[in-house]
Amino acid sequence: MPFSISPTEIPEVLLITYQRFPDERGYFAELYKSSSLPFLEVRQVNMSFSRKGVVRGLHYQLKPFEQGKLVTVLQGRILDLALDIRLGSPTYGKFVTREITPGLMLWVPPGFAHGFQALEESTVVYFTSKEYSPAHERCVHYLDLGIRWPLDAIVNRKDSSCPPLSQAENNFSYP
Ligand SMILES: Cc1cn([C@H]2C[C@H](O)[C@@H](COP(=O)(O)OP(=O)(O)O[C@H]3O[C@@H](C)C(=O)[C@@H](O)[C@H]3O)O2)c(=O)[nH]c1=O
Repeated sequence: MPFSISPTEIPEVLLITYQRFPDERGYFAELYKSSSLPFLEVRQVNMSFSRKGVVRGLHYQLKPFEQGKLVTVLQGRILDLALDIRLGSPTYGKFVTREITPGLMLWVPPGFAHGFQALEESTVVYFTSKEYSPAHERCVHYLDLGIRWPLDAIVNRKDSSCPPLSQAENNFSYP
């Protein structure tokens, strides 16, 4: 099986491992395949590079431009975070964190805010279920809800001025 999929403590957030096929040339891996990961129809693929300590997030897009994100790193190591912002959800305001290294992926479904800290210089790639829509972009403060990051955080001005979840505009509901 090229992918193995396990639920996390928030069952809709999935930890996925993909298989590498090494040989004398290096290795080959499938990062996404619709028949193996049918919960995602890819509409956009993104890449970002972050220096050690950088925190990006916590970001989401409002409906109808809500994005699910399949997140991995090509190089480096990140602490990835998915925060449940679905009003009425039994895990509303709770979050999952996982260290993501090459070979691992986190599925952050629609209805979750997403962020990460680069634990070393990292190249992050993520596949999204809808396209970018700046008008629908919203964010939650990266230190809200008791969230703590392992390294001193390097954050841009936009992310420093995000509101707490309690004041963030949000049109998600559960189920
Ligand atoms: C997210 C995004 C940004 N951009 C542009 C806008 C801006 O000029 C520049 C940098 O954008 P940002 O500051 O929003 O980049 P960044 O802070 O890396 O935003 C990303 O953070 C992580 C945590 C996510 O979950 C992503 O969905 C996305 O929100 O790139 C696009 O053209 N397309 C996109 O899809």
